[in-house]
Amino acid sequence: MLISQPMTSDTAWRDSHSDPQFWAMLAQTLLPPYVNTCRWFAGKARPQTGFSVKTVHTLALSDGDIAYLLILEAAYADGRPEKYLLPISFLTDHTTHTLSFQPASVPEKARISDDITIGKETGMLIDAIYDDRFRAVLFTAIYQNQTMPQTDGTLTFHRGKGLDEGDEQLPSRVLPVDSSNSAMTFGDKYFLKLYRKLFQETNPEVDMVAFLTDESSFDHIPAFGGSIIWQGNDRPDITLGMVQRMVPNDKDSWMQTGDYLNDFLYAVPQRLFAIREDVFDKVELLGRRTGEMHCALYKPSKPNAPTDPAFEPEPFTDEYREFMINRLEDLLERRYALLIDNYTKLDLQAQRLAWVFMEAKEMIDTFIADFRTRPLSSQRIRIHGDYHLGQVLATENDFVIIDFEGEPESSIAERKIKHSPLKDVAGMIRSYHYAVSAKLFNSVETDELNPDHLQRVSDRWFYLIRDTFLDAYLDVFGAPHPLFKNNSEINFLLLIYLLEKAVYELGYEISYRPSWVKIPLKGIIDVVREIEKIRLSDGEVTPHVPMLQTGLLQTKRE
Ligand SMILES: Nc1ncnc2c1ncn2[C@@H]1O[C@H](COP(=O)(O)OP(=O)(O)O)[C@@H](O)[C@H]1O
Ligand SMILES: O=P(O)(O)O[C@H]1O[C@H](CO)[C@@H](O[C@H]2O[C@H](CO)[C@@H](O)[C@H](O)[C@H]2O)[C@H](O)[C@H]1O
Repeated sequence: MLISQPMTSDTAWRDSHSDPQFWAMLAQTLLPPYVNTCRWFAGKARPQTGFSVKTVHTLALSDGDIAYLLILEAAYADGRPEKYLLPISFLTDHTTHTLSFQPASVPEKARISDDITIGKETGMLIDAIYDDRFRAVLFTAIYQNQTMPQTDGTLTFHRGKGLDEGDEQLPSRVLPVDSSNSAMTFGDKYFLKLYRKLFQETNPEVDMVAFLTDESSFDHIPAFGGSIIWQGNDRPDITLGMVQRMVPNDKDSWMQTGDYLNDFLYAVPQRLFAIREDVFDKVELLGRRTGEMHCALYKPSKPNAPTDPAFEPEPFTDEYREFMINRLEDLLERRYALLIDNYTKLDLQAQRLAWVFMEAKEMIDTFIADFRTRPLSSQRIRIHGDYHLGQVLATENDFVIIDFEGEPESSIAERKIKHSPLKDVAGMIRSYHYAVSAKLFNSVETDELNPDHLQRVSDRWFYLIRDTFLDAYLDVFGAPHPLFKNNSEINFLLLIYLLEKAVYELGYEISYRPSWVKIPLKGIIDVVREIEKIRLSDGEVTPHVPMLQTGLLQTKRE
């Protein structure tokens, strides 16, 4: 089924819209090999049974040519099919002279076919994001709030508050970001993200960014510039893209933390433990900004702002508790199975940690079951949902938070569920743990060092940074606060979300970076030790489990 072969079609490009044979042929020949090379295609590791073009939208380009916006379905031997957005354009000798770029400059990864005959013309079939005529149509349509009726529904372009007057025609380019969607910039002032994997709903990122821009004064996100929506009958709107202000930045916080760790690393072989003061300042600032983001999501700070039920705080209901318990149990089940299947591929240290994790199964199960009945009066709100250092851009003196799409593995309905904001906090804490572990255990400077010594140094760095972040975060709210009832609830919830995140990461690493598996495993073991601490303080003594080494959240707020 998945074959690549030359393709010709008798139907002219501009009439291809209504030629089902053309799309069927494309889906069977050129698209499978092409899509499988695309970073945004999440189905590479699944057994595929074929692609089909489900919908074809037509977009008129400024020079009279057209581009198509395809909704492509990928089907698999097991599990549900997925839908992807693929814009395409056809560059021929006929169109070349109208282009402001040379077809030869189109990057390899954009080329679906270098040599295809459609109608009587031969040319290049490309992903249209690399065609500046296509990018211009998208931006102009957003700028002018256009609607474009299609055979199947309507494409609606919505302009947000973040677009300035006089910016309608800006030069554009594709950004070389390696991520699960596609990014373009207009005049290096606006950032347009085209979503690739589509869901039958409004993307949570648009809700979140529009809400924060329109209803709060939190300005550490790029302002909302608009969205591209596909409206249809009897189904929710589907988000195809979003514009935000472009944030001038050198790097994200993952890279910035990596730089700090490079400085730290040089002293380690000399048995010196040195963290620069400005590292603590930055971590504190990020803790504060994270707290401010959650305050804005908890309660818009603008007076007389209307209350949107999608953002209203909620208590820990039985329904939510069941959802979380099922999610954790399901994640754990799948991770145990993955570990067993891949055990022999793990290095010795990872195997040892995997054993500790598996042996702690009963304790973890009891801890999770406790979620069902433990009294909790803290509240839940909409959160970022996939919060880690890579989602925070470092500007000259501050931070800007991006990518509010939620966790890539979850459905859209799941991504819109309200959680304690401690879920985001747990995400960032895990990320600091990742940063130090990845750096210390993968550097030539520390190659020769004793692993136990390295582990102690890495733990020390992590605990200091974690507590700095957490202290600064909680200080934003003051006590008591409806989101954080008391210290014992903070402790419990943070552990639940740390466990959830580390278990999720375990699957991610086994699939993508097997040599990093020990990082989330170590994170899980740390949580297990904390759980044991709670049990000991509850009077249940289990002597064979090691005591905690850390002072996570020692009664700071009670
Ligand atoms: N508003 C912005 N301004 C500047 N760069 C941005 C902006 N938003 C995202 N980026 C850059 O694009 C990359 C991908 O964006 P992200 O929202 O994380 O996309 P994805 O959903 O594909 O992961 C980011 O890591 C960052 O480098
Ligand atoms: O692509 P996304 O940003 O949506 O997130 C996925 O990939 C992340 C890796 O790029 C992964 O994050 C994990 O690794 C990070 C370091 O590379 C680390 O900072 C994070 O803490 C850790 O979770 C993320 O889990 C995954 O959803």
